[in-house]
Amino acid sequence: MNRVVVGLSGGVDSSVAAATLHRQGYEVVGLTLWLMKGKGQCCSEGMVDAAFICEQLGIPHHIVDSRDVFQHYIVDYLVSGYEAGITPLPCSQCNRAVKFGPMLSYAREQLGIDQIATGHYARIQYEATSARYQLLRAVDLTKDQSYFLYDLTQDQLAGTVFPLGELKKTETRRLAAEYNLKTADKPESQDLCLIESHGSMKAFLDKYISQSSGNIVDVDGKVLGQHNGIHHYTIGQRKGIGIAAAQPLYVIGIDAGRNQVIVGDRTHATQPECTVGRVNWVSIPEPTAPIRATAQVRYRSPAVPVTVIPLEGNRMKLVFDEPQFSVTPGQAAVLYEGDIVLGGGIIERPTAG
Ligand SMILES: Nc1ncnc2c1ncn2[C@@H]1O[C@H](COP(=O)(O)OP(=O)(O)OP(=O)(O)O)[C@@H](O)[C@H]1O
Repeated sequence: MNRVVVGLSGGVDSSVAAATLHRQGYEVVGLTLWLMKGKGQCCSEGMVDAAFICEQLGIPHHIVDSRDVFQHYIVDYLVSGYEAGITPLPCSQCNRAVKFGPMLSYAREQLGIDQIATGHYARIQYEATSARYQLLRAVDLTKDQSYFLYDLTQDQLAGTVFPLGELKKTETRRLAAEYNLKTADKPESQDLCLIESHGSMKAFLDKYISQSSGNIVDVDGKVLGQHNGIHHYTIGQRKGIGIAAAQPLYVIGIDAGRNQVIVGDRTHATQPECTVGRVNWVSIPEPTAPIRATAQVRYRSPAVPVTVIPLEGNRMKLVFDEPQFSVTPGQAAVLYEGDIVLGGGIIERPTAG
């Protein structure tokens, strides 16, 4: 019998993923990672709900204490990034280093099972000509999570099943009701798990980073006002700057060294190109010459046409066909060819070169 370990968060998606595989005849083992230290109400509720689902399905449930791994890869990464004046995206790193890597190792080494499944909305297919696994967008584009999965390895893709990749979210909810799962009516998580648990990113960061006021300046260095901590700002931000001006002002730079927030008009917040570091080519071998693709520079922004120029040391330059607004250091730039995720990486500061 096929055996699979399903990552259970206690939410509706992973519950349906587990129930679907169970019904298909898989021998399913539930695995919940205990992620958050301290204020982890969502985690404790999640663990209980996941346990309930396993009870309902009559399958074993394992809980692995992953709080130190989460602290290192996510909490410390976020805090040091915001202190340095960037806006880190923790989710892709969480998927690679906190979820898929450790879950696969646990499945293989502790349980002798070589496949894991999650409730992510994305698809994986094997491409025989290149002998590579490819990552694809979900069928339900409104729920597509492929943007957060670009950093997975070939080994991780080979060992993963996404049972919801072909489903619309409405179908997932319908299945949850049909299977009578306790989580069927659980509300959607709207945000990053850390934001959900702390109320806001500001509240989370204020726990770790002390307030340190400084100047808000324009592109010529003229002081326009004061801020109470650079970590409260992100490139492209318009609301909450607190400075009256004839035209809308946007955050266009954050200078951690000078403890300054730099603001300008919309044209200053628009960029013709950017460099990207820590690149992972998830579905294709690393290109040796420029390629054309579409790029998504934020989770919810549209994929726009770019020329991709590979650089030494796992880096690349993206030249946008049309200059892009709010290209934010620390966020992921993810490349697509149609539905296929080619790869992605972390947007660098403009000066990095
Ligand atoms: N703490 C955890 N332990 C194990 N697997 C997890 C955990 N958190 C998330 N996952 C897995 O990652 C998938 C995507 O997680 P995400 O946080 O994006 O939640 P989601 O899309 O709201 O899904 P769900 O409805 O299952 O919570 C989940 O469906 C689940 O399979």
